[in-house]
Amino acid sequence: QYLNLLQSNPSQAFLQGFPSNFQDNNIGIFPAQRLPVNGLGYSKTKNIEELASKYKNSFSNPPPPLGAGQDPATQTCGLAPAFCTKSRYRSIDGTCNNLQRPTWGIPQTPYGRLVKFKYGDGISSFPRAVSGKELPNPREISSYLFPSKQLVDPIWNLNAQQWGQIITHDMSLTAGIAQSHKDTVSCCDDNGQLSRDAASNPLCAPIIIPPTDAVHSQVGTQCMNFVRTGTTRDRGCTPPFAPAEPLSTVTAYMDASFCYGSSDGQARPIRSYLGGRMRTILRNGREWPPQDPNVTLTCESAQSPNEPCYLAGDIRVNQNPQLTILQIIVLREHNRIADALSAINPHWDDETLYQEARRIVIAELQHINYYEYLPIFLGYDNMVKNKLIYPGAHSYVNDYNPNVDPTVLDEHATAAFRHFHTLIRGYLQLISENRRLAGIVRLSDWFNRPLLVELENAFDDLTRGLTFQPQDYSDQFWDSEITQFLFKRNNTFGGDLRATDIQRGRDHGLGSYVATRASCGLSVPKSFHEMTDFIPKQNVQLLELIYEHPEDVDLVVAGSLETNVPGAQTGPTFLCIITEQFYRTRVGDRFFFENGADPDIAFTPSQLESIRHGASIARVLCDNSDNIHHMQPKAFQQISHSNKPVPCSKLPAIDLTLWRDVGF
Ligand code: HEM
Ligand SMILES: [Ca+2]
Repeated sequence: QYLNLLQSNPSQAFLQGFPSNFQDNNIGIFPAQRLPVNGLGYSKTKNIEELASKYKNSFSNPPPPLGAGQDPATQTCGLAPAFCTKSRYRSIDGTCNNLQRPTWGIPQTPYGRLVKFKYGDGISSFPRAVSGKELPNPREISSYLFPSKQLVDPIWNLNAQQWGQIITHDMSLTAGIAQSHKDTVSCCDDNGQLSRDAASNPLCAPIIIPPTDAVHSQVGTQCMNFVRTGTTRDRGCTPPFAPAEPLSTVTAYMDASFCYGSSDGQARPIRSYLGGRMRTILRNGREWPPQDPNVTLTCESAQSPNEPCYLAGDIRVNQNPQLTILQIIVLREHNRIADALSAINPHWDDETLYQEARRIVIAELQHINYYEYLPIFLGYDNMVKNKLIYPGAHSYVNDYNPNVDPTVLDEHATAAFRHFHTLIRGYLQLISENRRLAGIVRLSDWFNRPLLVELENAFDDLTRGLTFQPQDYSDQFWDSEITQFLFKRNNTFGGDLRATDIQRGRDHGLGSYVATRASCGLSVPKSFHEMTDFIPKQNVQLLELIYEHPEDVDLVVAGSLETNVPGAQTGPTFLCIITEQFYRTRVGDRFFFENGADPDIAFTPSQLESIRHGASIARVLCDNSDNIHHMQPKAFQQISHSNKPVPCSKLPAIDLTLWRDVGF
């Protein structure tokens, strides 16, 4: 059925037969009490005043939501709060995670960096070649070095790729850039022609299409839009001659901010304030995220303002269908846990239930990220050696270090982790419960149009597709859906994510490839020839054709060309950066789930054991999809003889009864 529909006009065909009314008249916010949790007992009520006096802030009535633009976090230059009060729970914006440096890791602060800025003028202009000329054209680099060729991964599935984007969205977001829908600044118009702003607006750095471009010369595209990241300088937070520091606008901590928001202004409208739940809309008997009030801006590909267009903790939620699925899975996981906790501890109020459920969800994600996801890409042994994980640990791992800054490194967010754009597949499979192909969708038909996930069975079929379909191999070949058709909207062609990554690296003044290798303690090539020690020769030859000097070579580019380290999915330079990042993300987080140093914050030893035993990506997918009854235990790995789907009920689960009246 999907195939038939899709082979005609996907967008139109899918609309047919779909309930025309997406408006809120059948919307309900579930009161938690109405959702029984089977098999969980009720405990004695603890004295509420006693709890209230201990956790004063948790029990106040919720203040009304802040209106748009009133969010105090947005324009502060990352100013420190006057003082930190100790709390059992993380703040929404990450303030006071580090009690001595309360602004570490909070939104609206600069990315961290390993290597000093490489701006042309030392302040903010694009870097130039050693010779003083412009650096080579990013679109040309993309076309020559990152062409489209499909080599798929033999082991890991698309869920591994997609989960990486969830982790990314938890950790950073360039200020001022939409990253999904159209930017408000147009340096290059919808027809791919330079706009008037291109020359006059200092935020404009459109990517120029070379006249020889194999694809775009057919349709006369001159440029691709590119808007510079907002910096400390734009906000008036930098002294006159200091380099402009690009800002990130979400919490750097691994705290599920993509689900809960990175500021109170984002967090409030998506909470229900009932039973600790997040706000949801009930359609066809299932819970979906609330509707974004501004459909035409946020979901620009929607063909009617009544189509689903979601509001979540992160503005990128609607960017692509598989991302949206994982956002919904995590949202439902929060509500599932809040309901269970509410049944176990009926005396807990909304705030306690919300915070306790949030705390468990974050722990689950941290466990999945560190013990299931990251070893695939960073290598298990590498992670153990560098103290990113402690397999077999039976108690707390007290490695919090208040001197470690968890801020996301620019080299990580703008170069190294973007390498995994290479894993993206352009066509997504929809897979039925008996693991047969039920349909295929083309990625570029469904950017910013989450309608797809609510179509009949699509939520489950796409979720199974994630766990069934191989991810693309981690190599220099990129899918044309993201190098020729990114956010194409109604045009024949669209943007180029690889060219954008390269341009973004220059926009942020990232240090060169060579300088970054030096900072990682790796050998520093003095000639192109010396690069052949770690980059295949044919690629070094192309680099030499494109760039004038080894020191001109962009980190984004050469980092992605290095031969993968055995056991890992990147070369040594990116592996160094990503390993350093996730060390900081762990050790710089006072609330990291394995930390037991502060008994007011820590899970009990048995809760921690239960999280370690029961938190898996397989179980989270099972528990929060609609009708998925079987899943392979290793759900980032393709189905195989040693990883066959089993009934969901056979997968380990967290025992939430361990939260009965404990933790206080
Ligand atoms: C279909 C999937 C994806 C699409 C369409 C996509 C698209 C994008 C876009 C448009 C940007 C912003 C580009 C810019 O203007 O600078 C971006 C940024 C980024 N992407 Fe992806 N991406 C996808 C998946 C992934 C995956 C799987 C990873 C990693 C595992 C990843 C890592 C990143 C990172 C680290 C950034 C920078 C975040 C920031 O600091 O703002 N993305 N991506
Ligand atoms: Ca975060």
